[in-house]
Amino acid sequence: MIPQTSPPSTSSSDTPHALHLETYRLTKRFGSFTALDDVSITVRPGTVHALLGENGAGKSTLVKAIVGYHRPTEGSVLVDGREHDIASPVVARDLGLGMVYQHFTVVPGMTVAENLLLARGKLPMMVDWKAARAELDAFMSTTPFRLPLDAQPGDLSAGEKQKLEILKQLFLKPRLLILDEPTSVLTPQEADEVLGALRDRAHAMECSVLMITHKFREVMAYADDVSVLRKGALAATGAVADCTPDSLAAAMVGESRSDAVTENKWVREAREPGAVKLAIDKLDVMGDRGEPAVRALSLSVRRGEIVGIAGVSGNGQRELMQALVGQRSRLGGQVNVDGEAFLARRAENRARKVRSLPEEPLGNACVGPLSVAQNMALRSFDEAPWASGGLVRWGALRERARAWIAEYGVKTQGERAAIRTLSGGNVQRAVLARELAGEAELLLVSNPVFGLDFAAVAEIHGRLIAARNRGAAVLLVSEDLDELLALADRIVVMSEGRIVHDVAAAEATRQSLGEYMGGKGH
Ligand SMILES: Nc1ncnc2c1ncn2[C@@H]1O[C@H](COP(=O)(O)OP(=O)(O)OP(=O)(O)O)[C@@H](O)[C@H]1O
Repeated sequence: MIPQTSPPSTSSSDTPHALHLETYRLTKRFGSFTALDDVSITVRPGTVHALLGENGAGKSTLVKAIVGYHRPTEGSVLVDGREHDIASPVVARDLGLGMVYQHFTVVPGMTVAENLLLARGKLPMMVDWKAARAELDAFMSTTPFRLPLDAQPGDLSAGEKQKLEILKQLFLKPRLLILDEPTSVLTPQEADEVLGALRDRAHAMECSVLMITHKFREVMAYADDVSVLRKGALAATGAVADCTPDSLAAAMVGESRSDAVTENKWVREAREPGAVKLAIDKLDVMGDRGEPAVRALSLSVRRGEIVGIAGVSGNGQRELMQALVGQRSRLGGQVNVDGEAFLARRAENRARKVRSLPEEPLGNACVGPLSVAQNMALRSFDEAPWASGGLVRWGALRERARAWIAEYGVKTQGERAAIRTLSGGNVQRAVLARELAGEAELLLVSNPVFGLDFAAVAEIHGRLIAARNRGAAVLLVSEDLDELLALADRIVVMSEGRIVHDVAAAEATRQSLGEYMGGKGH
């Protein structure tokens, strides 16, 4: 029997009460693998509780077990001190638990408004659109950020989709809001806005917040309590006031490894950029609804140079990258690689050594049900030495996959596991191993550390710098200014489909870039 509860009524208003959540000795096994091992944490009512851990530490598994997406193998979940059998996300929602997933769950083909209404999980027999619209407008006026209610999800950038995910849950007025890396695709200013708003809601006792994050700054600035998972087990839990970023890092990776992972292994070598590898000339690209998304954009990237594209999400960066990698048609203009026309065909990518790391790699660069080894082989399974006489040498490809898994530290139950069973950060590492192989000469990269823990961020940044040091040209789209300032040689700002600013990274500041991102230069 599932105990049914309704939110306790409050004496003064119908404001939902922040909820008290405990997990008691929660364990989750997948076959013989223990993803979550005997974890007990407490989220106090009206607090923001951060959940930290390396990629694959079990954070998503823990929150999915809390919201009924996974059935725990052992242990229990207590809501306001009472044990509940949360058999499905629907039960969780009825208890007042809302979850914002790392992967987008918006329904394509439905507008923002329809997606918000659908979040309630039940459709009325008749929709009174006028009343619904008024309700949505009123809701929007209380939210920390705005989205056009009539836009389709396909028109939204990753950052805007992330905001829609959060809005969907806020619309349901949850008593506990669980967020899986809510700020990964937000600008630092947007992240502050969102987290500030969530903390204020929590401290006003409207809801409690449990959030997975990889950013120590967010933990220190916005969380009251923190729990750290390591290899599925609870490594530390307590008040943020008693922690430092160093103590959190040590808890995440264990004392013995903490020095090794924070050490910076890659250094930018001083070098003059070489010949132009990628030349984009007056490129026009259409957005999903036929609007101009990239307008007469010209840009070149030289060998041995990282050119960063900054911009608020939704200003044409996504469409530009899709057009460059052949996932979106080009309306006008020219793209050359090594001085020759480039249409991103498979043979061209191979010959000119062009590789790409798209955002949301599980959806955009992988085939989810296929194994890690098969996904790692997608670029090369039909070429020598991996294929001969029409036969693919899967044994050799699996062996190479095992070597990459070790080299890139991909946490997987093996090269035969379906790639969709990996944690987000480990999918990213697996794709990176594939794309950096064979001495890539041009790398087209979008938000490469989306969802990665601090050790993985350092490693991937290091690998991009190493590629640049050995002469690769890198075009890097990022919504994270700190990432661009750390990696790029040159930074351009994109706004409304155009480049409005072009500056040597050494001369750029957060302030000046932010001004152009906000509309200066039009
Ligand atoms: N459905 C599943 N089947 C098999 N193994 C799984 C499944 N879901 C997760 N795992 C494994 O459990 C471990 C923990 O994964 P989880 O997604 O909880 O990590 P995480 O801490 O959220 O990582 P990240 O920061 O990368 O998102 C990983 O090794 C993962 O491969």
